[in-house]
Amino acid sequence: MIAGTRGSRLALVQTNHVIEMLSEVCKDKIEKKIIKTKGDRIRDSQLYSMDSRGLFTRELDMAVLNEEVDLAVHSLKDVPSDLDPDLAIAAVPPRESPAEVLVSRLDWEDLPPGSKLGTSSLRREAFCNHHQKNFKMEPLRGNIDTRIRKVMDGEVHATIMAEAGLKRLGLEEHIKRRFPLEYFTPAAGQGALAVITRADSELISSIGRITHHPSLQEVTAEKTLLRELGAGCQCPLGVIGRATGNQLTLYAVLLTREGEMLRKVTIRGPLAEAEDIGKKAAKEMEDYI
Ligand SMILES: NCc1[nH]cc(CCC(=O)O)c1CC(=O)O
Repeated sequence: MIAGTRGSRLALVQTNHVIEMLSEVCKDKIEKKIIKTKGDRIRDSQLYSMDSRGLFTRELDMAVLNEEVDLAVHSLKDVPSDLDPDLAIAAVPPRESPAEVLVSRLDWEDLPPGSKLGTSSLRREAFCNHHQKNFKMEPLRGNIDTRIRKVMDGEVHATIMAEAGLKRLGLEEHIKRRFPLEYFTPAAGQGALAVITRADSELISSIGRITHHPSLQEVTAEKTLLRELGAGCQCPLGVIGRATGNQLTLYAVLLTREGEMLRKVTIRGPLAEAEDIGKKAAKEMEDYI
């Protein structure tokens, strides 16, 4: 079996983690193959909403489709909600923290208006505006280590990142503060991984054994909401599903880029009906786009 991966430190850590989990359920030896993607090469442009178009994932997916590799490990939030029908999410392992964190020398309350916030995410920009921070937004690209370095070097005063990425890289020391999920709501799928195979792969059932079902249901509800809102949704959307026992609570916030709240919904239901919960949330939000 060959696992395709991007070459970034985060991608390699994530792939190694999945290979380790898979080695406990499959007997095949798994090798790694590094694939360069467009998202790794374009370092200057803004990234707004490009995640949904598979900037980081397409070339790796192509390598899966043309049988160059058998599987690929992606951050689930980078996987387009309308995945190529010839591909399948074979597994969703236990989710890491979905939370957003502040990386900064100064704490959140101490960052004055006009501080430079490095981000290429419309959602993060919108949440800062929603909390009336009056930051000056600066595009910030590059891998996680690079972004942290730019904060430490003073190129920008602060940035907002996924806690999951920092934890996986052992960079928790740079976390100034973790935001509550309702205060700074993450992107669909944040903190989760997806193992992608060809839709007709014989490996699907064995790979599927590393799936953590509550994590799968959480991200299913989140990604369903995103998919249902569809291309018409250019607005920043924060969404988080949380499983507790047999229940799933889906919370979603739609903002304008300027931080105005368009709509906020909470839908609760049985964990097994994650897709329905996502669809219900979409129904309640779609008129506000
Ligand atoms: N958009 C890039 C991206 N894709 C996945 C992660 C972090 C890990 C995760 O969310 O699972 C990041 C970096 C970030 O947003 O800070």
